[in-house]
Amino acid sequence: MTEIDVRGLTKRYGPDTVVDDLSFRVEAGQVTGFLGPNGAGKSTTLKMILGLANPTRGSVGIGGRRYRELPRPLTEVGALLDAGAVHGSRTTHDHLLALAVSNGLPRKRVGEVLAQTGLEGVAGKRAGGFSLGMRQRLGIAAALLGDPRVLIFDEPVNGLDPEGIRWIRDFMRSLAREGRAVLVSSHLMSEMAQTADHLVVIGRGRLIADTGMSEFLRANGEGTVLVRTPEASSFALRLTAAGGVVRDGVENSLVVAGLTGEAIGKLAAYHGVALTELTPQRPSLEDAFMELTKDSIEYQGATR
Ligand SMILES: Nc1ncnc2c1ncn2[C@@H]1O[C@H](COP(=O)(O)OP(=O)(O)OP(=O)(O)O)[C@@H](O)[C@H]1O
Repeated sequence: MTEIDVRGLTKRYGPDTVVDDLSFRVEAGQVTGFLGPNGAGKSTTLKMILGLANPTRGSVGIGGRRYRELPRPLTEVGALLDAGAVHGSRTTHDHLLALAVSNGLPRKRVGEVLAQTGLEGVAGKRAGGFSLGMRQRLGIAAALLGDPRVLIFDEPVNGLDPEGIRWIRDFMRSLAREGRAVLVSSHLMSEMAQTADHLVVIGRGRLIADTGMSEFLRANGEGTVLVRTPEASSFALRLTAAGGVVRDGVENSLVVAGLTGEAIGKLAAYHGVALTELTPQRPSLEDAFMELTKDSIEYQGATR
């Protein structure tokens, strides 16, 4: 079931089009990874989904309605955008209680979300002294207060330690298992590979890929094989005849796609060709992502 329906979404800031005719859907019962390099327009898109920024064009439906038409938004969609934005002076419990009361949600939800996010032990503590990981949990507790069917997380693992990352990852998966639609943004492919069922990739505000995670892994996880032989040019013809796609690699090597190392080894043995190297090469998912988005990186070579 489609929970978020983004159609032709466009956002201009002055002369800059930061989100450009973007359309995709987020389904229930899945974690959808929203992936793109820094500055691709992810946060702007999430803000438009949540009614925090006005689209220049296009529309977003949440369960068939616009955010602003939702009578009780927190019961439909919960979001974690900026975990830093928590009042430091209130206790964890009071922060959540204030949110619940001002949104007409039952008080008992406070205890429930504290338990769900493992924060019962710090219910009486002020959030001001919390680590980033604890503030993330508090942000997630707040997002869950209305027991929404849709959850949106903007770069939730940024800056977290490995334990915090694992917790958030498992938690998102468990929310999807409960049948909720989970949309999570990231600029790290490796992070998504472990969390998402579906991938929406954008670059410079435009849709680059909208695909199942396993499809993406199948298409991009299959590597090439590096082959070295003194008879490179004649063996290249045999490889091509056997269905391989061959290109020249560095230092007289051949880079072969479409054939396994085993098949190449057998082919060489059959034709009595001596191989001096036969190395399967698996591109990392990060490489696949870089390849996919390389035309849309704003500042080539800039490290962030
Ligand atoms: N209020 C604004 N006014 C002008 N430009 C903006 C505004 N908000 C965002 N932008 C620009 O829009 C582009 C997309 O920003 P956005 O934050 O949506 O990207 P992102 O994919 O979330 O990247 P990051 O991970 O770096 O936050 C950037 O070039 C940014 O400078």
